[in-house]
Amino acid sequence: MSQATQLGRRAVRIGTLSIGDGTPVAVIGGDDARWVSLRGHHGRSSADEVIGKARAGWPGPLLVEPFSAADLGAVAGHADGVVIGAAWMQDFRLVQAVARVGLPVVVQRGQAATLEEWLAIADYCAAEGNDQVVLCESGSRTHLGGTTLDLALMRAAAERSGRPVLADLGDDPALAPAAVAAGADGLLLSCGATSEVAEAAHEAASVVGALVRPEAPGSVSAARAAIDRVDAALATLLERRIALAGTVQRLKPVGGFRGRDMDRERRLVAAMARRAPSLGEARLAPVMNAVIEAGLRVAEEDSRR
Ligand SMILES: C=C(O[C@@H]1C=C(C(=O)O)C=C[C@H]1O)C(=O)O
Repeated sequence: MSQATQLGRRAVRIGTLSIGDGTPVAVIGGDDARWVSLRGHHGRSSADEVIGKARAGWPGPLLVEPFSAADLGAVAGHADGVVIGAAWMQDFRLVQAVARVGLPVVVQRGQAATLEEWLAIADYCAAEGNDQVVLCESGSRTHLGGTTLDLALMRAAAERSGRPVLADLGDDPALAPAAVAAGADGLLLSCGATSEVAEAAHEAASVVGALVRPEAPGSVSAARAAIDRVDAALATLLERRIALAGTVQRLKPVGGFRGRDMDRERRLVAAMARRAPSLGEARLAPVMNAVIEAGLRVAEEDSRR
């Protein structure tokens, strides 16, 4: 997605969390926001009790998936957003009632819903005067059993609607990097996701996000947070580079500082300068010299072990 397309999109605020519009990839069910579902116990759990408990344990942005319109009073009082669950997507009366609460709405795609049907629900909310809509791809039933996420559909929904999109990963973070690369503005984890799952989603949001999506921070703290994500990606790549350079030292007839190949170093700096034109070869050369020498030192230390 081009930066212009992304910045032209309608960001949605859920409590203190902003989704879309040049903001970092949010992890909902992780560090950025939490959600609870009132579908447990077939809707027999008390909305006030479940939401009250969630609120007591989490001061940040909180979303609630209602079981029915009867829950919306409790939701309105304590939540920052409402999730229309995939199984409820075409319950038009519920959708209408949810939109009228006035909180931001996350619309999960029904398991068999087409793009048109999904986008129509967002328009339905807008027709009720609530344009704060986020679309969440929650997967289709397929021959694989369970549900299979359709990241192309998620991307098409973002492009067609201009609305922020989420990928519903449940308890499996394996597709988190792919979802971020496909343009997800946020990752939705299951309500009870473990801290390991949340950490893996957060890592993908930071590292892959830094590589593939432009951000438009508007404050010093937001710009510093964006720099921290770029540094996370840089550190990941540096660690990988050190390992690969070490492999070359072991395989070359003469490795380490004695086998240094300045011609190869000049060529790689020139190639990098094409991707880093603001630095250019002259400024990049000392940076890469430091990186290469650090790698050679690590390789020499390793060879002595
Ligand atoms: C890895 C090599 O050994 C040295 C380290 C380099 C690097 O870290 O990129 C490049 C050239 C050599 O001076 C190599 O010869 O390719």
